[in-house]
Amino acid sequence: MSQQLIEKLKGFKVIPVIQINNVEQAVPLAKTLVENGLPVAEVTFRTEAAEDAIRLMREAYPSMCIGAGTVLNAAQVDRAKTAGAEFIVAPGLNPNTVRYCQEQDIAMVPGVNNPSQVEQALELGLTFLKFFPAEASGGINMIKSLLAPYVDVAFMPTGGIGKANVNDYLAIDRVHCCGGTWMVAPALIEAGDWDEIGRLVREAVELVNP
Ligand SMILES: O=C(O)C(=O)C[C@H](O)[C@H](O)COP(=O)(O)O
Repeated sequence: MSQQLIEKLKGFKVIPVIQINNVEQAVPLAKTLVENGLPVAEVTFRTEAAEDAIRLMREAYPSMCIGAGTVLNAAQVDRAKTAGAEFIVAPGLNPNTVRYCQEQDIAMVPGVNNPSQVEQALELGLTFLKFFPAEASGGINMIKSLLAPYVDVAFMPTGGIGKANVNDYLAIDRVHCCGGTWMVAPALIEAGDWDEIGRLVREAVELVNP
């Protein structure tokens, strides 16, 4: 991942992890994020709407930082890149998918949660990694333990992060940003509750930028 993109993600500090079920929710959600100070999204390929959602968000907000999450194979990499994603995120580390992203010259942030996976990632030339599932894998203590020996590694913790603990993670050196769904819960998106999402986004931005 380019240092420029890493710096961009660091600047946001919080990356909304989004599950979109209906493509018509994409642009209103992007509008809500942009207008409330968080022009970034990781749109997960957990749903069939993800590809078109990324495309519509990119068309409506060309400068928004949009990534694709839950990308598990080369075909999904192609679909995400074609739709306009500028980075790829995965729950785990699949060397084949990582190598394919490198061949396609698109940034890839695989998920890891133990030393062997970190060393696999280093072997693949990656140093910016998703720590997932963060809380279930030992949380703050685990991520500090992983950062100690691997002095070139930085993390984006995701999984069980919310208002109560996000700043605990961000306080750790080499934790660049955190992923989370708390401000973009699928139920709120499904309900089209853009006011509540906007409030939660503003609250999150203020929380991590005291
Ligand atoms: O689907 C993926 O690729 C994932 O990595 C899973 C999501 O990032 C986590 O489920 C977010 O966890 P919460 O913020 O606790 O809801």
